[in-house]
Amino acid sequence: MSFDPSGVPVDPAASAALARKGLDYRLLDPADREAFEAWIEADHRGFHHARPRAAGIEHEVRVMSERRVHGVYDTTAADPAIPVATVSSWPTGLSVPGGRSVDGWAVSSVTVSPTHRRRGIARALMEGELANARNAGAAVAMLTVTEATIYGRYGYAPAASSATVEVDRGRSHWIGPEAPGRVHFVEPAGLREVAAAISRRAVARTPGEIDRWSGVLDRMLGLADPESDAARALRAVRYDDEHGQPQGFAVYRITREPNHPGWLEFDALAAATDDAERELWRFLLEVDFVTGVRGYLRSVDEPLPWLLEDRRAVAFRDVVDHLWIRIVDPVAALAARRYGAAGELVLEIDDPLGYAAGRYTLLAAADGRAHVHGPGGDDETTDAEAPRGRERSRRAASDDVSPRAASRATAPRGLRLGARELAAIYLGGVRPSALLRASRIAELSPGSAELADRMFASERTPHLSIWF
Ligand SMILES: CC(=O)SCCNC(=O)CCNC(=O)[C@H](O)C(C)(C)COP(=O)(O)OP(=O)(O)OC[C@H]1O[C@@H](n2cnc3c(N)ncnc32)[C@H](O)[C@@H]1OP(=O)(O)O
Repeated sequence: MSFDPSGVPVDPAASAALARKGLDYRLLDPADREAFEAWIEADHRGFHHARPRAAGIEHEVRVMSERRVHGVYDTTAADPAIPVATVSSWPTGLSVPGGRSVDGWAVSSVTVSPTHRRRGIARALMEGELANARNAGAAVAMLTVTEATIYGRYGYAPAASSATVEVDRGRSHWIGPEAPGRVHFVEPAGLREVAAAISRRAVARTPGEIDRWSGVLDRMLGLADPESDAARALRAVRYDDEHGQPQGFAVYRITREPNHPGWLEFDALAAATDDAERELWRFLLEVDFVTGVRGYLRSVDEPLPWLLEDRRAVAFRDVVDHLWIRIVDPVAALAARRYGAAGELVLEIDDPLGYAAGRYTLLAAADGRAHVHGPGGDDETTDAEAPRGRERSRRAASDDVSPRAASRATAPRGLRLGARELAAIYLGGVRPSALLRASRIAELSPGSAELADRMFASERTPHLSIWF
C-alpha cells in the first residue's frame, strides 16, 4: 500500500458521540506498552478467547503497533485502564479482478464489553472507521465478520465466500496431472521469507484476498508463540518447481486419538502457480494413516473435485460469506478493477451514509479497462501500465475507453442500487441478476442486469483465505 494513514485525525464525530455517553475515545500510542496490553486483554475477552501467553502478548503488541488502534474508556469502571470497546484498522491492498489491487481499509478487533452493550458504542466506532477510510484515501473498507447481521447497516455486504473442504482419504484416487516439481518438508521458521513472497503472488492472482502483513504469516507458521502446543503440532511443506524455485507452501497438523488414524487439517495452502496448488493438494491427500483431510477457508470454486476419480470424495461444508466490503469511493473503486465485457452502465446509488450516493457512469472497454464518471464531475480511468498497487490516474478518457467508443459498442443501460448491493457485486462474486431476482436492485432499462452480469464477471471466483 502506498497511502499513508498517519495524518488521519481521530474522528471528531465518533469522539463526540462517545463523549455524550460519558466515554473517552482514544487512539493508542504504540509506545504506550501498558495501554496496549490492557487493550489486548479487552480484545481477547470480547472475542471469548483465552488470555494469551507472554509470547502471544508480544506478538499481539507487535501486530497492533503497526495499526491504528482505538479504545473506548469508561473512567467509572472498576478497572478504567481496560477499554470497554476496541477496534483496529490499517490501510492495505485488496485484490480485484484483472490481477489488480484497490486501496483498502481493513477493520478488525471490533468488541464492546458485555457491560456496555447496545448503547451505540459499536455504531460510533464503525462510522468512525468509515470516516477514517475515506480520509486516508481508501476506496473500499473491509472486514471479516463473526455474525452476518451486524455490518449491513453500515453499507457492508458479503463479497467473497469461503468453505471448509473435507476429503475422504479412502476415496481420493488422484487422476490429475503429475507436477514437474517436488514437495519438501521445511521448518516453519525457515519458510518465513519464502512464504511472504509466495503469498504476495498468490494474493495478486485472487480477487478478494488482502495483502498479508508480517504478523499473519507468523500466525500461519506457528511463529507467534512457537512453544505453544498448537505451534509445535504444525508441519510445513514447500513446493519447488522443476527449476528449484519455490512456488507454494502448506502448513498442516494431524489430530488423532491413540490407535486411530487421524485427520489432517490445514489453514494455509498458498500457491503462486496451478502446478503448486495441485501438487500440494496431492501431497496432503496422500499422507498415510489419515482418515480424511480438512482445509479451512478454501475457495468455493476449488478445482479439487476435477482432480479426483470420485468427485464425491470432496465435500464443501460451512460455505459462508467471509469477506465483507464497503465502497467508500465508488469512482476510485470502480476504476481500479477490470471488467469482463465492454459496455456502458449507469449506476444510481443510494447510500444513507453518503459515501457512495449519486449517479455514476461506468464505461468499460473490450480490454477490461474502465472510465468512471462520478456525480461530482470526478473522473477516473484504469491505468493500462501498472498491474497492481496504487493505480489511479485522474485524467481524461483515453481513446479506447472514451464514452463515445463504449456507447458505439453497447447501448446505455443502468441499475438503481444501494451501497450494500454495489459492495456485493464489486468483486464479481455475486451476479447483479441474482440481486434483481431478489428485488434488491432495479433496472433502469431492460437488459441492464444481464449486461452488468457480464461486465462485473471475474475471471476467478473471489476468495479470501485468512481471517483478519
Ligand atoms: C470486524 C470484526 O471485528 S467482527 C467482530 C464483531 N465482534 C464480536 O462479535 C464480539 C462480540 N460482540 C460484541 O462485542 C458486540 O456485541 C458488538 C461489537 C457486535 C456490538 O456492539 P454494541 O455496542 O452492542 O452495538 P451497538 O449498540 O452500537 O449497535 C448498533 C446496531 O447494531 C445492532 N447490533 C449490535 N450487535 C448486534 C448483533 N450481534 N447482531 C445483530 N445486530 C446487532 C444493534 O441492534 C444496533 O442496531 P440499530 O442501530 O440499527 O438499531
